[in-house]
Amino acid sequence: MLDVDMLITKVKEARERAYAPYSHFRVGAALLTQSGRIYTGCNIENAAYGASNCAERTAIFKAVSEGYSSFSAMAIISDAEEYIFPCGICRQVIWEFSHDIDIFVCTADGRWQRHNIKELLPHGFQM
Ligand SMILES: O=c1ccn([C@H]2C[C@H](O)[C@@H](CO)O2)c(=O)[nH]1
Repeated sequence: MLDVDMLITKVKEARERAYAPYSHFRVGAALLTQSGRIYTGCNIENAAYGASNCAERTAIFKAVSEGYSSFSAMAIISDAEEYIFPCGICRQVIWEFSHDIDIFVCTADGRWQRHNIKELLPHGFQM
């Protein structure tokens, strides 16, 4: 079910759609649902900086709003040569929907590493 190459193709496409006129830091995310669909997301910035949204949350909110809330993997990429890891808020949002999702962090030149949300967010908050 998990096709890492496909996820990485999709995450690169998503990065192209980033709206980042303020930071000029483009981010893409590609989210694999347990049913095999891929939802993509990009960062969407705003002149009121706090209204900006990260790529990861864009992908998750798209999927959940379409009725898909069980996930098995997410890929994240930017234009940087370093691996990009999700911010703290995105980790908590990921955790809300999956306590066992693999996160493929990518570099702009195509390297990737697999991590798990359990490792990136130990003791995530839940009520
Ligand atoms: O994991 C991350 C980290 C940052 N950003 C975005 C937010 C902002 O638009 C830009 C610079 O922080 O990158 C993401 O989309 N995902």
